[in-house]
Amino acid sequence: MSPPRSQTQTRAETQVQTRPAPRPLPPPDDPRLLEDWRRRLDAVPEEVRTLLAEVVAAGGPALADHFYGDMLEDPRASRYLNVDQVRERLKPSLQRWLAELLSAGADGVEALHATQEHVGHVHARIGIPVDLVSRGARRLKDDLHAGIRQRAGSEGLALEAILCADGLVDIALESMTRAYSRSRDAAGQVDGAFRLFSLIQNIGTERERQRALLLTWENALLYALTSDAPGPAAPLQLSRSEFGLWFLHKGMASFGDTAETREVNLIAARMDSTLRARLPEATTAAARRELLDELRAGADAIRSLVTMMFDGIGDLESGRDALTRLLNRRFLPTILRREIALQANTGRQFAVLMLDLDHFKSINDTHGHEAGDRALKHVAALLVENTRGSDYLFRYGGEEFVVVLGSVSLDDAIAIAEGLRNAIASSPVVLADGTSLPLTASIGVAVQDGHPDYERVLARADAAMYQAKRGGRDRVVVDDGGLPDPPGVRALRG
Ligand SMILES: Nc1nc2c(ncn2[C@@H]2O[C@H](COP(=O)(O)OP(=O)(O)OP(=O)(O)O)[C@@H](O)[C@H]2O)c(=O)[nH]1
Repeated sequence: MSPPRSQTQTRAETQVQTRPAPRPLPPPDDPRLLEDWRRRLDAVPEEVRTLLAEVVAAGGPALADHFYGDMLEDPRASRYLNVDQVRERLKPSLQRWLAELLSAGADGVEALHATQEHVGHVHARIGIPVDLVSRGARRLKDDLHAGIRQRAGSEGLALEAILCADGLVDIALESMTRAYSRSRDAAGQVDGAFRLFSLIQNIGTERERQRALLLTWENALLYALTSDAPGPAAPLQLSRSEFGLWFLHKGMASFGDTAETREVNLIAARMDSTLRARLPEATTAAARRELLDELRAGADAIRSLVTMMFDGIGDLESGRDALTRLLNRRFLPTILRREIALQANTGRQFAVLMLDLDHFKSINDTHGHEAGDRALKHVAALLVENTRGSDYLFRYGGEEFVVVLGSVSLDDAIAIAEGLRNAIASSPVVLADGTSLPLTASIGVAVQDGHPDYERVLARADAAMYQAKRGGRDRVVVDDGGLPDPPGVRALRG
């Protein structure tokens, strides 16, 4: 069992694969933002600071009402916000944030920046449209202006306070947007990798198919160039062949713009122009033979490059864990985001199972690492056998797995989790020497509760799994998010 998600663990702390720490996002690359922020806070005159604090203290609740009232009117926001959450958590936290933003000293910049970064990452995970956030900021500034005008004794002070408040809100927004963009870019890259992975699901078969299509083109060329009347060049061009079309429409989309894809395009274009230029002049068998040899050399080069490209994506990074062949955990955010959107659009609920093998260390210690590997493969096969084709199975860490069950009720999710627990407990792994080793697993279940952040449903499943461990292992525990137990569930709880 790896440490709970609230604790951090680095790869360096462990020799074999355990739950890897999330890849850290790069630090802010523009120190000018922090300097500017400090300078602005330093420059706020004491009189203005006091005025802004009064405006927020007196007008804060109305300001928060206005901000969220406006937000909730946008139908897109209903996906991210609900009335209770706004009343209980978001309004008070908006007021606190505003008070801190407008009253901090220059030494508070790092903390403010960290908050904005956090909010930016959360917004990105949730997928909040940026225009909703900027509109909120505009409303906030309008209300601040009104409050300032009302309380400031003079026009001059009001103007100064408005300029300060605007600058501070803008810079906070900038810091948040930077974090938002970085998160979205990183997620976009993984989504892209997943698309590639889905596109070329069966890499081995696709590679052989494309090699065969290239050969078909070569044979057609051979046939044409060894005949007495080869006909026009155009139909013989590689770009017109089935391989050429595949490469243009799917290969390029799958492999992306790399040195290899560029090289393939270059060679193919050169081959086609050679064919067009030389075929009409190749009136003798010898000339056509020479042309054929040149074109086949080009095809050989393309074949090697395409093989290399397929091999390049055939490794673990393409999406599957090398040992268990289950999905790599880096695609988990992509899948969870998609399931959250599906639930928002169709009402179909999904669930996450966090499954951790019990006392796995003792298998390695007693029977060796190979026996441990065999047990992991065995469990992965049981997971495949005992879930539906529409479910997603991830190797999450060393001896931890995550199952994402789409379109399930809480009862379905519990039944599937119980089925998995039972399958593992009743199917010992048989080692190379014939020894039969019993295995058990602790499983945490969480059904998505409508919260837009996928980290939350994962953390809930994780917490339930820890409860299953604490409760004695070999059991299923449900995180109900505080909901009353459906009939029959309590019996499963740890
Ligand atoms: N053979 C093998 N072992 C692994 C792999 N990844 C992680 N492990 C081992 O899994 C074990 C996990 O041990 P712990 O985290 O202490 O948990 P545990 O022994 O399963 O105990 P509980 O989870 O508390 O029931 C460690 O011994 C790791 O070395 C792997 O890929 N292959």
